[in-house]
Amino acid sequence: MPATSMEELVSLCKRRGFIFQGSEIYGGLQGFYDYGPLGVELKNNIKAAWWRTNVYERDDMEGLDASIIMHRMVLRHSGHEATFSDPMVDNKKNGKRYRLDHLVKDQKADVQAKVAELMGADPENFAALVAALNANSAQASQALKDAGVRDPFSGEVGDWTEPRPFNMMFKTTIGPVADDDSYGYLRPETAQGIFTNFKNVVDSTSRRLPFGIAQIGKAFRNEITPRNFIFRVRELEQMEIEFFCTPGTDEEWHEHWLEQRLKWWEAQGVPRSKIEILDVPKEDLAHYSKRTYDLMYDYPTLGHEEIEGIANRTDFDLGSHTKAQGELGIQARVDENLDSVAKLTIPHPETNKPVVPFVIEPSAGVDRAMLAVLSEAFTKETLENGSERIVLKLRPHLAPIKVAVIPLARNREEITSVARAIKAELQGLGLGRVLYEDSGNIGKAYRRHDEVGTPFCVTVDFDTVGKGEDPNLTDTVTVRDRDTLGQERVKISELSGWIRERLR
Ligand SMILES: Nc1ncnc2c1ncn2[C@@H]1O[C@H](COP(=O)(O)OP(=O)(O)OP(=O)(O)O)[C@@H](O)[C@H]1O
Repeated sequence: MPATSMEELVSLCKRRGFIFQGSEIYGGLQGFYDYGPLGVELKNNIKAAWWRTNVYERDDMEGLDASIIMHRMVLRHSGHEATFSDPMVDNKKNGKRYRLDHLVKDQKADVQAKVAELMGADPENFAALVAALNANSAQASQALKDAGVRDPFSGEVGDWTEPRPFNMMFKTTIGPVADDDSYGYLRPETAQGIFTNFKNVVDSTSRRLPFGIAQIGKAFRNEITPRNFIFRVRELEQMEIEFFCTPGTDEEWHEHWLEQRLKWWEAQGVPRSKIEILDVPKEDLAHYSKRTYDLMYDYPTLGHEEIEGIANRTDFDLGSHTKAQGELGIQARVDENLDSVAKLTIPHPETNKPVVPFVIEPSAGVDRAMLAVLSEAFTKETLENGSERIVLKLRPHLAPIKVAVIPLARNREEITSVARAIKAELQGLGLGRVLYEDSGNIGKAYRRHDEVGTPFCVTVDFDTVGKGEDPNLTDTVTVRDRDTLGQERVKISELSGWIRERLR
């Protein structure tokens, strides 16, 4: 059974070294997390699985790793300077600041209903209520106060300001002179690096439509209220594809990608039955989107929240970043661009005339993926002897440690030397991390490896080295299976093949 509460996951992650609070020894920095020894392995394995499926196993994809700090013109013409903002309100009593929709969502149902009534909005349609609050800021401030909206920090009814937009991009100065023009932004999504490199990739690979560019990397959003562990952070990582296709084929590709992405989540142990597909209502679509499917995973404690967005971005992005906009028959409504020096077109596959392609974008968060994968793998079992064990039933390709090799006696050279040789051999298979584990007694080692999801523990004992009771067991080891708890005696000479077959 998956995790039932976020607390269980937070506690496991800290206890076993998956995730730590960022800058913890100085009191922590809200919205920033550090990935520990096992967290970095799990994260790398998730990213590798995504890259394998979306780049290596397809013939219509290229990879990219663009820089994080971008020219301000990129984020101006992408629309982020003007629109990448969330409405916020302050409580004048204590100066606390909240994202408007989060504040209202966290209120009791009767308070929420009262806000809706005062705004003349439908209480059943949360998005419409938030839109009404945004559109009428003076009335909104009064409604929040009159409805008795409480400050989550103080628990008291707040003295709320009017909602106003807060741009979530991190700005930074570039170079030694901090004048008005020497600034750039930390990218709020990896996508823009793909659009600005479109021509470079096309020219250097000779790609024709349809094809995609995939990228995994950090993105930064100065979230007003970062919360729920790694679900909403200010420094995040994204796995994004921009799939370029001929206008008119976009809707078909959108469906294709929805299906592909659901399949991929399933292969990571996140079943379809736990993901709701939200066909985002027109009024909630981002400025660039014609249609978006949000994949809403059922997170413990949080309920259904977005794990991935799959958007039809039309020709908005390339149309916004291209020069000579007037000549290209761009369909999206774009602002004039007199700064770009590149024409972002590709030959139409049928007419050969230059066309600005449409874009389908599957965009998944690595941190949210990690939380979902951990949540699904988390299992509490009661064993036959009545004791409880926690086990992470991660898919083997995601497990941070693939095999732990345990010498039964850590100061008997004849045992440790065999264990070390086995570790070296298994490590050489290139399956991922193999750990030489001599940190404690065997029972504790098994418990620890259950909790971190190690699929197999290999134990080297006295029988292995011909000093046990059964001479038939010489040159064999015990392999313990994480999920079944079964133990099997395997010949050392056959161990690599045995492990490789099961971890493939
Ligand atoms: N602050 C964040 N922390 C962690 N992951 C995030 C964050 N913002 C976005 N993501 C991830 O990046 C993906 C694509 O970003 P997108 O802009 O579509 O998110 P969003 O719609 O702004 O998310 P939300 O509505 O939850 O703020 C999301 O599906 C999510 O997995």
